[in-house]
Amino acid sequence: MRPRVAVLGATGRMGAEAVAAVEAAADMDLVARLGSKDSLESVVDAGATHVVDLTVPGSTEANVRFAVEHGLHAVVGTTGWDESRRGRLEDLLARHTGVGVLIAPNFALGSVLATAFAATAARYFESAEIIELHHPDKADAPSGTAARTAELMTRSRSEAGREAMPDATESGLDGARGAIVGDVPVHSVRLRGLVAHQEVLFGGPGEQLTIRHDSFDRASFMPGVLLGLRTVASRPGLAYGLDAYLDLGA
Ligand SMILES: NC(=O)C1=CN([C@@H]2O[C@H](COP(=O)(O)OP(=O)(O)OC[C@H]3O[C@@H](n4cnc5c(N)ncnc54)[C@H](O)[C@@H]3O)[C@@H](O)[C@H]2O)C=CC1
Ligand SMILES: O=C(O)C1=N[C@H](C(=O)O)C[C@H](O)C1
Repeated sequence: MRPRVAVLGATGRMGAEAVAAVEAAADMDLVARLGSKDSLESVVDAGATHVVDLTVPGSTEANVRFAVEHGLHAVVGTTGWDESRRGRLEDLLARHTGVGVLIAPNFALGSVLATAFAATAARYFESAEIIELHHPDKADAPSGTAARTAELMTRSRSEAGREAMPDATESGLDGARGAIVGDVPVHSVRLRGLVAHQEVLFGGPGEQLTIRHDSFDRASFMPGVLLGLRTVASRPGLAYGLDAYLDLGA
């Protein structure tokens, strides 16, 4: 099926980039671009088969629900899809068989790989912490990518039977040790000039491993958005993470 794509959040930083990427792709058509004041009904009126959601955490769930209820496949980059939201979406998708939704915390291939490498490394090191660094216009912290990375690292640590990380801190200022996601401390930096960056630090006796990914430009996310659009209709149900559409080996 040749995707007929509606971009939600089309005037935002990511949405504008996605509009250009879809327009430049020879195998799909851009049929609607929506801002925050536009009615979702216009997506149906435009004959869309796919939506791309790049909006805000406060609206993404309602947008995706609308898409699924109207039989439209959805590729979602917006943050805020915690476990309870994903659970509600899976219940909805069970009633709309044939509809596919991809929620991708990060569309950049390098970031997806870095997260997979971090999940593997987490089995082998006593200590692990995440530093995510973004532009200061970002509305949420920690980043969706860091939350997903911490979730996978926590799972790996638990499967490997790792004990709590060593940390003798007894006193100090609130927040000094970051936000704890699963069992991984996450530190969020917001700095003018940055786009999207993440470092995962692993420590063991006498050694350190650092896994770092940098998106210097939002162009880095577009191959993943297009891959999602080309694949989602053939994968009914919910896929969480672009890795679901990639063959990352073991
Ligand atoms: N998965 C990924 O690879 C990436 C995800 N993101 C995430 O995507 C989201 C958007 O990021 P940015 O583009 O930087 O933000 P942004 O603030 O530049 O754009 C969001 C846009 O959505 C619009 N909007 C809000 N509610 C809407 C609605 N109901 N319908 C249509 N439009 C609506 C806003 O007016 C704004 O123009 C964030 O959650 C961000 O974390 C950002 C970069 C990469
Ligand atoms: O807001 C951003 O810019 C980004 N958001 C996503 C996140 O929260 O992980 C993906 C990427 O880091 C850029």
